[in-house]
This record gives sequence, structure tokens and C-alpha cells, in this order.
Amino acid sequence: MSNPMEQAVGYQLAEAPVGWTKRDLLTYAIGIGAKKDDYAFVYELHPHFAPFPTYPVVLSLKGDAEDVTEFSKVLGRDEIPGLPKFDPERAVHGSMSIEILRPLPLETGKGWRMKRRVSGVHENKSGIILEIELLLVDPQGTEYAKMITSSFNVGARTLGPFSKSLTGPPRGKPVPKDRKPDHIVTEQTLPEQALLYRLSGDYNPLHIDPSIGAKMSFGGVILHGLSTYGFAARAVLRSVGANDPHALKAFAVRFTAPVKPGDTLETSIWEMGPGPDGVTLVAFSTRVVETGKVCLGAGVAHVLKPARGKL
Ligand SMILES: CCCCCCC[C@@H](O)CC(=O)SCCNC(=O)CCNC(=O)[C@H](O)C(C)(C)COP(=O)(O)OP(=O)(O)OC[C@H]1O[C@@H](n2cnc3c(N)ncnc32)[C@H](O)[C@@H]1OP(=O)(O)O
Repeated sequence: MSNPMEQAVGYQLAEAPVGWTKRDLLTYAIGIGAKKDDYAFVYELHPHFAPFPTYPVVLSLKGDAEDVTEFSKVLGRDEIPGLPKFDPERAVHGSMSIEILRPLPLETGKGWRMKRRVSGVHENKSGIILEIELLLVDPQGTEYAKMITSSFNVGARTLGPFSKSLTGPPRGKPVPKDRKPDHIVTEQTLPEQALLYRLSGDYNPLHIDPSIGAKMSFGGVILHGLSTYGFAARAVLRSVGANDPHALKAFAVRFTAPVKPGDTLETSIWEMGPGPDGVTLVAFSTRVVETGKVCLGAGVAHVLKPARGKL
């Protein structure tokens, strides 16, 4: 008998309405650690004001909500055939990738949506990993970004090992072992970083209520994976793309260890040569300085290097 999880792979989920305002863009920028002189991302009157390019990653949880949402309802809204019911208090973000297909507008209005399908399921000794492919489209159906997000449902079990993916994150090269990084960016997150990031639409209590992280053996509150993701994206964009909002074309990571709000993140960045469509392929990893643990692994970015100096 085939594994019931076969039915899940390729399953089309209902399209989800999404939307954002300039205020959402400003909120996201500070949630991922933007500083007071990152004018293009924190000041709406700046001549180069633009969405930070990884902004669409918030939309799978934010949707089109303009106010606080209830996390368990948002995460539990989809019934997927062949999969067990997952416990939202045992789910962590496993990986995230984005390919930016065209520049994002500063605000959307109505009619934007996310097309969604289950693109992969894996069961291993630690639990079940559910991968969802997301396509951000405008009211006319024009595609703006493609994302693959995975949740790692720790301790979930069915019949045993299973692995099937229909697609994968953007390709790159692994971090070289024999060469020092071309850039190292070190930044401390704020003790309040998760309080800021959650305003972008991920109200998971794991990031504010210490009792939930304690139950998951994290020893208290942990930072949203997508906040750490944004810190790393800022580091790569500044180091390789001269902080040009349009320079980042793809960005992918695996979340390999938790980060606590207040931790210091050190992102090591290697330029790996030319990739598709004139981009520079970038390999990177991020570690927590206080523990020495790598928190973002398998980091790949595609960056258009500017011909001239910084913005
Ligand atoms: C829209 C949906 C979005 C989802 C909702 C997100 C809501 C957010 O609010 C939640 C968050 O932001 S949580 C914060 C960010 N995430 C984290 O901190 C998780 C960090 N990672 C871990 O703790 C462990 O790696 C852990 C626990 C993930 C795994 O650790 P271990 O149990 O030690 O597993 P390990 O021995 O390392 O690996 C076992 C097998 O799993 C594969 N694997 C590991 N990490 C993976 C990952 N991230 N993605 C895919 N596969 C992964 C390993 O390769 C290994 O496979 P195999 O058994 O085949 O060798």
C-alpha cells in the first residue's frame, strides 16, 4: 500500500488574499533590524523608498489582515489530505526561500493573492516536514514572487520514513570549506526583536510566551525564523548588492538552530561567481555568536552586483 502522504504532495490549497501598505513595509524593516540610516527601507519620503525585497515572506501568515490575528486559527486553517493534524505548539519554521520575479509595489490594494500548493512532504526520525509553494500574484495574475516555506512538525509520526518534493529552492553552491568569507556582518538583535517582528503578522505565542518555548525545550522565547532571515538578507544585500532594493533576486535558507531575542548574529558571506541572468551566486551561513551554533544553514542568494558605488 502506498503511503497516504502521497495524496498530500501536489495538493492545491485555496488561494489566499494578501495585501500590504507602506506602513507594513516600515514595520517589517524594523522587525528585521533595519537601522536609522537605512533610509530606503525605513523612511517613506526617501526618494529611493522601496519594499525590502524579502517582504513577501510575511504574507503566508499575514494574508490581508490589517490587525492582530490568532496564530492557531491561521496555521490550522488548511485541511490537507493524507497528513495528520499538526500541533501548532510543536511546529517550527524549517526553511524559507524566495525568488523575486519583478519589483514589488509600495502598496497593493485589493485583489492580490497567493496561489498555494503542497510541494513536498518528508517524514524522518525527528518529525514531519511540510513544504508549501507560494506564488504571489496581482489582480491580473502577474507573478511577483515565488516562495517555498517548510514547517518542521517536531515529533509528528505516521508510517515511517517518506520523502517527496516537486520543486526546490533556488540553486547555489555550498559554503566553501577552504576559503575565508568575503564579508562578515555581525549585528546584535534587540531583546524586543520578536515584539517588533510579530507586528508583521506572525503572532505565534512561541515568540512572546516563555512557557511555550520551555515546553519545546528551547528554554524560553525564541525569535521568529523570518526575523533572523531578514537580518541575513540585509547583511547580504549591503555587502554584495550595495543595499540596492532591486539587487536581491533570490534568497534561501534552512533554519538549523533557534535564536533568542538579544542574540548576536554573525553572517559569513562568500561570493561564488556568476549565476543565471547576470547574478552573482552567494553562499552564506549565520551563527549565533553567544552559542557558536549555526542558525541559518544552506544559505543561497542571487544578487545583481551594481556597476557603480553605493546608493
Ligand atoms: C507557513 C508555515 C510556516 C511555518 C510556521 C512558522 C511559524 C513561526 O512563528 C515559527 C518560527 O519562526 S520557529 C523559529 C525558526 N525555526 C527554528 O528555530 C528551528 C531551528 N531548527 C531546529 O531547532 C532543528 O533543526 C529542528 C528541530 C528543526 C530539527 O532538529 P533535529 O530534530 O535535531 O533534527 P536533525 O537531526 O538536525 O535532522 C533530522 C532530519 O531532518 C532534516 N532536517 C533538519 N532540519 C531541516 C530543515 N530545516 N528542513 C528540512 N529538513 C531538515 C535533516 O536533514 C535530517 O534528515 P535525515 O534524517 O533524512 O538525515
